[in-house]
Amino acid sequence: MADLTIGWQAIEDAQLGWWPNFLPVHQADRLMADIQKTVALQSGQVKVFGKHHTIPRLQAWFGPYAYRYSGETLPPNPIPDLLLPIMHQCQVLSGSQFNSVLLNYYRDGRDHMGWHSDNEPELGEQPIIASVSLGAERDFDLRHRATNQRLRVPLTHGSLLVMAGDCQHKWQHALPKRLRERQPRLNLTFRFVTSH
Ligand SMILES: O=C(O)CCC(=O)C(=O)O
Ligand SMILES: [Fe+2]
Repeated sequence: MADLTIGWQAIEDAQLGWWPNFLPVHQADRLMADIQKTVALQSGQVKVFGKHHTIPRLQAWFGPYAYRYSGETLPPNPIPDLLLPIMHQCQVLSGSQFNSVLLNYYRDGRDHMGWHSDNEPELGEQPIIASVSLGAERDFDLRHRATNQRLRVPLTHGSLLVMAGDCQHKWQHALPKRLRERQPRLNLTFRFVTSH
C-alpha cells in the first residue's frame, strides 16, 4: 500500500491530511502521561438489538453537547485545559474549528474499534475529524464502501491524521486487534458537533 505523503492528499471521493511528526516525541510522551494521570476513563456500553455490550476500549467525551452513538449517550463535559493547546494546533493544521473531543484508550492490542463511519447528523454534512495518536503504534484501516478499495495507515506516536470531504460517507474505518501488542494507545479525535 502506498505511503501517505505529509500534508493533504486526495483519496477516492475524500481527502486525508497526514502529519506523522505533529507532536515532538517528548511532548507526545508528556501529553500521554498527563492524560493517564488526570482524565477519568470510562468503560462504555452500547446497545445492539436491545442487548447491552461493553465496548472493547475505554473512553471519555468532552464537548458542549452530548455524544450519542449506538443507543448510548455520553453527557456534555467541558474540554480539560490540558487538551486545549493540542486542539488549537489541530485547528491550525486542518484549517477547521473543533469544539469536542472523543478520547479512546486501547489498554493493549486486544482493545480495538470495528468498522464504522462517523456520520451522525450532529457532525454535519462533511465532518472534518482530526485524530491524534499517542502510545503504541496501531494500524488504522480504511475501506471504500462502493469499490472496497483499502488503505492502511500505521498511526505512530505523536501523529495527526485528518479525515475530510466525503470520508464519512464513502469510506468506513477501523482499528483492528493486534494480539501481540501489550502497550496502551491513546487516541484523541477532535470534532465539531452541533446541537441536533
Ligand atoms: O482510535 C482511532 O484511531 C480511531 C478512533 C475512531 O475512529 C473514532 O473515535 O471514531
Ligand atoms: Fe471513527
